[in-house]
Amino acid sequence: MSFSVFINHTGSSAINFKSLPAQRRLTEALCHRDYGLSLTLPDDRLCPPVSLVVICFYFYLMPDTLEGSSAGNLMCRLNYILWLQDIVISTCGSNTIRGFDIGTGASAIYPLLACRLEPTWSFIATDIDDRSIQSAKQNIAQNSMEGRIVIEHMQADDAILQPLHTSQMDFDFVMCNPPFYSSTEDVSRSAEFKELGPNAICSGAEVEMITPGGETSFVARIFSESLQLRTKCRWYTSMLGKMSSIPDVVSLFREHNVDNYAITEFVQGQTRRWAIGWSFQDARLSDTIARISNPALQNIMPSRNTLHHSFPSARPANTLESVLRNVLAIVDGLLVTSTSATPESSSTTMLVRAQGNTWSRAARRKRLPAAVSADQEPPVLRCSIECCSKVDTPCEIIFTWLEGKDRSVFESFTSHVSRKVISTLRELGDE
Ligand SMILES: C[S@@+](CC[C@H](N)C(=O)[O-])C[C@H]1O[C@@H](n2cnc3c(N)ncnc32)[C@H](O)[C@@H]1O
Repeated sequence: MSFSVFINHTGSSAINFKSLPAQRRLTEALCHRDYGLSLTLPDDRLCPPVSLVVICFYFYLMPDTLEGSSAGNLMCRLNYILWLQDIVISTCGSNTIRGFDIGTGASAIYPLLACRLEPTWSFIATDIDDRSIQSAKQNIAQNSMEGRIVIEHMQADDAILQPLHTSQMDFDFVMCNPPFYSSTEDVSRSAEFKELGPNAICSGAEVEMITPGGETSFVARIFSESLQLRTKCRWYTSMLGKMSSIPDVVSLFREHNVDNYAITEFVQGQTRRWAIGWSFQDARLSDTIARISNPALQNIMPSRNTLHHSFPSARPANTLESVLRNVLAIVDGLLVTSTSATPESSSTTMLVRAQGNTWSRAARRKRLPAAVSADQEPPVLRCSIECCSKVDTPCEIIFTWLEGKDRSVFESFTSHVSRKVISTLRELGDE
């Protein structure tokens, strides 16, 4: 890429970031250096916005030199893959992971990066653009990934999730970086266009940036197809380029009673993106994966899956823990499958599984049998329970919902156990 490097007024070597070929060559070089990927990025298609990150990185941190770039240069793309890794680790039992990248583009950057990082992942990747398909296939071949990434050529009016409809196999996740805009006017109104100038954003083809109705309509199509496919895929996700699109998508979830969803934010330099995910399965995500603290989005965040019940008068966690164990032991049909302790943190985690709700007042009135049968039936509730005591803070029990269809079952369980713990502590004269 030597042709893109020039000597600036201070006498140091620098890159001309206004040159699109220079951005492409730099992206190719960084992908090669940091991820061992050999990419060829065509001049008439979008360059994965590693360039935006690199521009920020070099302008603000190392304006004069190309030396010393960190391994994090593909952050914009990498952040999405890291979020998916977290989802996969916490909700997928198997090692062999199947992903589906909608609109993979000329680089096929997501499946290539993900397969490089995760040796047991494989992908189906689609696009509707001949030129991108051709280039994506070349990039996949250049990296000898043909056995793990299969490209399917779609038409604009095909079902977006067509490969899921036809595949015999189930998928672990769907991912997508959709065209964000609804028209060329929408592109020119965008903050990024204004900030970076027309060259930075208009280097790609219309098909990459514009879709009827913009990203909200695109994701709404994916959502509506997912309503038919449901558990054929564990997690449906998409990136969003505009924060204002998130409430529209969440209102679709609410309309269709989909409460198992997640919102996250990727911030890299001046570039900000969001991703949203939803699932029809019972595995629940931790709040650190499913929620963000952005104040503008609090009223549309999914409900918390971690609930803290604190016990005002401080006491050692081991007292609380032994009371908790006794309480759990007398709840019909509970299986406390494992416990683990971390010596340095003085906290203990218990994993609890309930095949039926035996603790609610209604269940106790009806004296429902404790259905502790085998693992074949999905549990009504799986959660982890941790007792915590820290200096100067009240002891607390932290319940984390791991699996279940019905939030009210989780919440009634946490209330029941907490009430019983309080009454036992009172009997012991401890509360
Ligand atoms: C913003 S680009 C993303 C490209 C690439 N995934 C990336 O992140 O660099 C959107 C891509 O979606 C493709 N696309 C648009 N409509 C599509 C559809 N109905 N099905 C599949 N791909 C589509 C476009 O051709 C384009 O390659």
